[in-house]
Amino acid sequence: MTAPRLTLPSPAKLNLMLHILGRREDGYHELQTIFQFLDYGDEITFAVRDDGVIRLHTEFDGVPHDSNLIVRAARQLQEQSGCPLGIDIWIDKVLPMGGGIGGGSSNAATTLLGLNHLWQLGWTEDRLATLGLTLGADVPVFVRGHAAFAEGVGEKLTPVDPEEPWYLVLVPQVSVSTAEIFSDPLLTRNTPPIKVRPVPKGNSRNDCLPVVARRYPEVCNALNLLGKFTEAKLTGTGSCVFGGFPSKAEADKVSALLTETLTGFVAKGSNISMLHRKLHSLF
Ligand SMILES: C[C@](O)(CO)[C@H](O)COP(=O)(O)OP(=O)(O)OC[C@H]1O[C@@H](n2ccc(N)nc2=O)[C@H](O)[C@@H]1O
Ligand SMILES: Nc1ncnc2c1ncn2[C@@H]1O[C@H](COP(=O)(O)OP(=O)(O)OP(=O)(O)O)[C@@H](O)[C@H]1O
Repeated sequence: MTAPRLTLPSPAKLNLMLHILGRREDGYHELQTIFQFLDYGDEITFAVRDDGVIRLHTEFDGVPHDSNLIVRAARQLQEQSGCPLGIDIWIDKVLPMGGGIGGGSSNAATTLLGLNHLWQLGWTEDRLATLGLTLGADVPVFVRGHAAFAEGVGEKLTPVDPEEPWYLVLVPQVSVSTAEIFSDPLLTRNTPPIKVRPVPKGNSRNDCLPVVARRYPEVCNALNLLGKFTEAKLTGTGSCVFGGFPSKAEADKVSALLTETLTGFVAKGSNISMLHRKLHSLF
């Protein structure tokens, strides 16, 4: 008998603003950022195995099987829960890697929530988010599934409900290493913390932008192009650049001007992740 399969979405995120407040002793940076999800992402399919083996069947360019965040998330959960079951995994990957839209972190979170369900572990979101943080600073927000104002290294989350516009996301043909941007000596690391809640309008700056734009002319070009139509912003450490539009039709109109050298996609902003919407529909 073949095992039942479960397919779950693994959405992208945007950083609507990103301030860097300082650097901790372990090298990680204290941030203030607002995360919002996109109704756009990868799809991961899971099928339970009873022999304990964890296997990702889809190959990734440049990412060995055992280093993939999907496999690392599954192994950690198996080890910490003592679950004797295994899993076969396939992914339909559409999110660019090193794009600042959280693809790897989202894949890890979808794996944690999917396996918690399929292996019937009954772990709370708190416990899954704590495990997730050991895999990446962005994993907890994907585990929680609600748009959030984030502090610390991105793990102290307060749910927020910003507007949900249509976005055009431009994908420059470069992969930006997050570690490289955070180690640049010219990075602004002393932005004063915002103490007022909700975050007042006008705080939409991304402190990584000057460093990323100087190192990657492709990102600069994308910002200049999109900036002709709407406020153009960088997400995370890039490379992706995004801007909001009041309707899908208006975002599509600008998207139609893109060429092969600079591609992009149109997606709706969402304060509830499509992963959580799908999981709720299962119960
Ligand atoms: C910049 C953001 O994309 C904003 O959403 C995230 O904070 C990055 O999250 P992420 O990709 O999950 O990052 P991680 O995989 O945890 O870290 C990658 C590298 O970025 C640097 N890093 C990351 C997050 C952070 N708050 N401070 C850092 O200095 C560290 O050098 C780390 O080795
Ligand atoms: N399942 C995965 N999907 C994407 N990248 C992965 C995955 N597993 C491991 N990686 C590694 O993680 C790196 C960062 O990938 P990711 O797509 O999360 O970057 P990002 O969009 O810049 O993320 P963030 O916004 O969290 O910084 C990749 O370059 C790749 O080497």
